[in-house]
Amino acid sequence: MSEATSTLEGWYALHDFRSIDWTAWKAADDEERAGALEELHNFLQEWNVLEQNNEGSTAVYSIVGQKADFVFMHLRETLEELNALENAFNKTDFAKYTIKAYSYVSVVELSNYLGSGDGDPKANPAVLARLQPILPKSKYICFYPMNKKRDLSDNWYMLSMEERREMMRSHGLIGRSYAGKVKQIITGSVGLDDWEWGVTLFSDDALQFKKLVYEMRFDEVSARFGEFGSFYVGGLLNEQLFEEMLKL
Ligand code: VOV
Repeated sequence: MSEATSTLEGWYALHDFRSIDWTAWKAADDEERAGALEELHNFLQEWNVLEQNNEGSTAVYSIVGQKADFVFMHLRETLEELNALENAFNKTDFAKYTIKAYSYVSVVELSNYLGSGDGDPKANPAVLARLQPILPKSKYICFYPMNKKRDLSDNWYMLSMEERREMMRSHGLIGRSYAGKVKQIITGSVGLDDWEWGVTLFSDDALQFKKLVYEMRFDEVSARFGEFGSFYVGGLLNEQLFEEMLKL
């Protein structure tokens, strides 16, 4: 048996993709729409306060294309908190005008491929900041789930630790060349959702997603072992932009 990679886990993640039910939104009267917007406003405020207190983080983005209209990406300490917040949101009047499009449950993950240093890694503030990250509020987001292959000839999980480490080193080098341009948050989802990882990228230039993902396609770990799900891409929504999007 190959040696399993040890991982560190941080905050749990819920990517909650929704579409707007435009027919219902347009059929509502002004008072109903104002009430729904007020509830949305209250939730956005609550999530802001929570983030300021370092108890979690939320990012809100519109989604381009027909897969969804927007996404709430939530990070919280526990699965229970994520569950409670989605239930609370589902009970709002605003949620009545949304249709669930897709969701993804995972947990922020760091692996020890490139060394984990001495002592308790969670006592290291830099490691803790990566495990419990405040989500960037970059202009654009890109999310997709992925697996590493388990085919007979290309089985990531049958490779030795050394072989995997070597490939991850090359992966990390490509990634590092995008420092300052793309920020990645890797969330593990083995046993939690349908794929093995969620990849969430943030950038102020959407073209950098294409450049980075394309370059990685030629790197062995992605070229040989990567399997990818659907891509979701969109732009940052603050309260004002959200209201503009909903304006009739
Ligand atoms: C923005 C750039 C960027 C950078 C700097 C970066 C670096 C690193 C490092 C140093 C490490 C290993 C240690 C750790 O930190 O966990 C990883 C780990 C990982 N990555 Fe990565 N990655 C990036 C970006 C980046 C992208 C764009 C993708 C998607 C791949 C693609 O082809 O579409 C990805 C995937 C992953 C995954 C699935 C893992 C976990 C693999 C496992 O088997 O456990 N990643 N990644």
